[in-house]
Amino acid sequence: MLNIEELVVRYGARNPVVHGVSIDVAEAGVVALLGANGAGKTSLMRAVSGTLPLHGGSVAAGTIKFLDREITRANPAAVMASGLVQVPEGRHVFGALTVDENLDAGAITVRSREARARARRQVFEMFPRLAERRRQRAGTLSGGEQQMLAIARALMSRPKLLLLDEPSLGLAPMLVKQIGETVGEIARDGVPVLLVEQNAAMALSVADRAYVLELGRVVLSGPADELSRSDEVGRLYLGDADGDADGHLRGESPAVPRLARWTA
Ligand SMILES: Nc1ncnc2c1ncn2[C@@H]1O[C@H](COP(=O)(O)OP(=O)(O)OP(=O)(O)O)[C@@H](O)[C@H]1O
Repeated sequence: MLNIEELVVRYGARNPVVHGVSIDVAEAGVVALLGANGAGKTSLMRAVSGTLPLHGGSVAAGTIKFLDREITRANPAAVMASGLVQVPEGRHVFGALTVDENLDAGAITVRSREARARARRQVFEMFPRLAERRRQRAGTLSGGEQQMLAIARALMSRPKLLLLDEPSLGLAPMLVKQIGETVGEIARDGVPVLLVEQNAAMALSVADRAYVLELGRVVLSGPADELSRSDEVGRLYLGDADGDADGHLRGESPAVPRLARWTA
């Protein structure tokens, strides 16, 4: 349902940070986009959600289609209205508002009162902790609960495709596992997910397919179970040699020799 073809992204006049990336997301299941810091994951997500110009970036070439309609360079409101809803990195909830009010904000585009009530029942079923805290201010929730609320708020708009940008960032391993389970549940409930993650172990455990980005290029893609068995992913992402035990890459930026290994 989402087709990204030969996408090139740049900030200002600088060299591109995404170089001709092609990615397909099917109408069901979870697709994971993996990569270390600086690989270009967030830039790609910004291109899809139409928010690149807000960050001084632009699509220099290529196309993005959603449900067969071209949305390359569409503005964020138009992208969201088409049913493609993003939960950006960093748990942006309205801290001064209650859980209930945050959910109301997510449902602002849903006209029918009945549909809003149904969506709320579904998110409370999925996130019972939010139901218990519905009158609590979002700013006083724990980090994990705020991430759940950010996802729940996005689900209130009844998206056709959910983009999740690094939902596990900064969370304890138990919560990371819980987020992974939630992502699987969302997909099983009928909302496909494009999951952007540095935590490859979690992402590959829930994804059907995955793409690995290095320095703005797709260096590996395929069924998630195949990728998790591959030597390169195992070594770099799943806790052998260079990776740490949580499935994160060590270090702040991808090393060029690593790219050479991927593409050799
Ligand atoms: N607003 C910006 N202006 C200029 N360069 C940017 C901007 N945002 C990102 N970049 C650059 O684009 C490259 C890709 O960064 P991006 O944030 O897309 O990677 P990422 O894979 O999402 O990394 P992270 O996991 O750290 O968020 C980096 O070299 C980064 O410095």
